[in-house]
Amino acid sequence: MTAALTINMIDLHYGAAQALKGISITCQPGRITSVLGRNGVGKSSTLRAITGINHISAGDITFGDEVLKRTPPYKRARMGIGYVPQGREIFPLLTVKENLETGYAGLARADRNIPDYIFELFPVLKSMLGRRGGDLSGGQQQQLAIGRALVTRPKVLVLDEPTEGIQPSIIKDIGRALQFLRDEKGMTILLVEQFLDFCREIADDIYVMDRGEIMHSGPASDLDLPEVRRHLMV
Ligand SMILES: Nc1ncnc2c1ncn2[C@@H]1O[C@H](COP(=O)(O)OP(=O)(O)OP(=O)(O)O)[C@@H](O)[C@H]1O
Repeated sequence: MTAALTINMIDLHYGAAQALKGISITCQPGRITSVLGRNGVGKSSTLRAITGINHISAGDITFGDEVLKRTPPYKRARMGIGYVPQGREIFPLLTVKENLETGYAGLARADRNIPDYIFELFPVLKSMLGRRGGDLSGGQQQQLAIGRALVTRPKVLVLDEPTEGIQPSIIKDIGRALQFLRDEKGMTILLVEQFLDFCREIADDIYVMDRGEIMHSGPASDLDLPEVRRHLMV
């Protein structure tokens, strides 16, 4: 089976500093792949390489059968890469509805609607449609950021630390939502996290990153926990 997304031996530099060193990750279709690592190891840089925000200096990224050379971020979004950035980046002065509608930009006119299942996953968004994004709690903003990415009809959803600073009950809701997207919508999910227990609960495949390199990878059911914990310790 063709992988949904393949990251093959990528390097990424910020000036002279090398943030990623030969990273390879394969996201199989309809599975949740998780990249675990502590602060500053290169997780966000990996996602920004996938979304096209940062350029890679070696290697390649393939989406389905298509190599993403210098494809700009808006084209990658149109192709089906949905992105939930770290810190959520919702628009504080726009309403919840307007935030969701920003996802329409890359869609054909006929598809410019908010699928009902988004409100079934996150009912709070429906009840707060007219409220400003900036008035929502951190957890509600995270649900809004996921909802906005889903409006773009992604084939692959990439999320950067969606549990960061979020209360446990909403972390559970987000976990259930990601499992629903995988199991009922067949979505491919790439989840970057520091929170090992969350990943063990919902991920199928796990990669562990340390200082710009992949140190460990395999099925979530077969993790060498002491080794993984060692890489997650500061
Ligand atoms: N725009 C930038 N310019 C220069 N260096 C950067 C930039 N962004 C990240 N870095 C550096 O690249 C390395 C990897 O950062 P990155 O944000 O990808 O890590 P991370 O694992 O996502 O960490 P965090 O959880 O803190 O976001 C770090 O050393 C960081 O300081």
